[in-house]
Amino acid sequence: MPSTAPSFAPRDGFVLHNAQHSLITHGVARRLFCDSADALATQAASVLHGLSQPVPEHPQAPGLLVGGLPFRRDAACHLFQPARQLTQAQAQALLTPGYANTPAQEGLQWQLQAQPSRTAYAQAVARAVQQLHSPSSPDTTLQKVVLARSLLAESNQPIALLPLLQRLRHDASSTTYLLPLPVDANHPPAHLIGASPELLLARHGRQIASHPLAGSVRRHPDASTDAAQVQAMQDSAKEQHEHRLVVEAIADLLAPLCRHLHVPTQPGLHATASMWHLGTRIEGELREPDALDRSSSLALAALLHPTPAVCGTPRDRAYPLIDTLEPVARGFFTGAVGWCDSQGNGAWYVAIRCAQVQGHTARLFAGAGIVADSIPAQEAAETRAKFNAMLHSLDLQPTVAALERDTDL
Ligand SMILES: C=C(O[C@H]1C=CC=C(C(=O)O)[C@@H]1O)C(=O)O
Repeated sequence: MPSTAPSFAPRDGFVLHNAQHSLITHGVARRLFCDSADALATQAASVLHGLSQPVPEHPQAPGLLVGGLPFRRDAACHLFQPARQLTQAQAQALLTPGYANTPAQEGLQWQLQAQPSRTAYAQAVARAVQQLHSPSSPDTTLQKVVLARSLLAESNQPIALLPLLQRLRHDASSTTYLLPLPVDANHPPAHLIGASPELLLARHGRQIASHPLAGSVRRHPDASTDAAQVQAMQDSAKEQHEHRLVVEAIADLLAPLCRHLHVPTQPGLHATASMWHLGTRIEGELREPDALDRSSSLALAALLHPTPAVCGTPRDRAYPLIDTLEPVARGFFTGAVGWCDSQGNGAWYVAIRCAQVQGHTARLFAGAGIVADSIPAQEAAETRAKFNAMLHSLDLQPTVAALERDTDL
């Protein structure tokens, strides 16, 4: 690494890095406690006011908070004011595309287990499809639920975070992130690390934007097959329905807070290195940009989270079904990761395409939106394709390919 690279220990770091913006922080000046995303609806302003109190032991603490909202709205948020922030030049030096060809950590040997197995996941999808067909009153009819599965990868050595972050930068279409996670005493540090293609909410002054994704197909190496698959996704009533539910939910929540809200009637395409998605960029202008309680990026992210891109519609029906059908708790996977400054500006990304890394283990997660027309085997294949970003970064693809020939991954 050249001498311009700053000293940075990812163990204590927080990272959000994309083509437009780099935010890399170090250490914790102050924790900002909030019991739940629900509580943020009333507490966001007081959490943000905490930022203006000086922290004598950390004179370089920037006037912003960073952290994550867990998937469950009723679980504690993990927010903190960092001890210091790297300059843009330092942040760019650390994760510059020049390092994108970083080799994977050497000498790792892996054991892999699908939790649940591919077959069990497809069975859970089939049960969800049954629920989606069950009659109930129009207000409570389940229209969509997002079901996730995980791959538990155990290595013979502790997993290093920096090469992983640098390899995730291969995909310039996504936002690379590193979120330190709360852990019990005497446990090794844990982090959520990934490359999110999905903007939950960004706010700058009066302007806000959200870029929900839903509807997916794996990228194919053959250009004509790839184009045919993309066309099929765009033409699919099922994929369009799955997507529209997300856009409508976000637009309904943002509209009352906005003077203008632009919601395109048709989704566009969003490509990552391994997937195609239907995506809609929603843009608006806030009515009251100074009302930090309701319109800070933190309050707005907490309002939208979790969207039907990661939970379902209606949320109150989707949450319990996810609890019943998913054997592994999501924690901060499908939560939100981001930042907010004392003026309310900031950006929050949907915490997908990631792994929870702790010591020798990495738990990779992937989910898929299930609607009444979903075909279980296809949804299992979609989640398998969504693992690819993390599998590549961990250099696990050869191990997976070998295992896939004779096991149920
Ligand atoms: C839940 C995930 O993806 C979401 C984002 C984009 C497309 C999705 C879909 O087509 O189902 C999901 O809503 C995931 O990657 O784990």
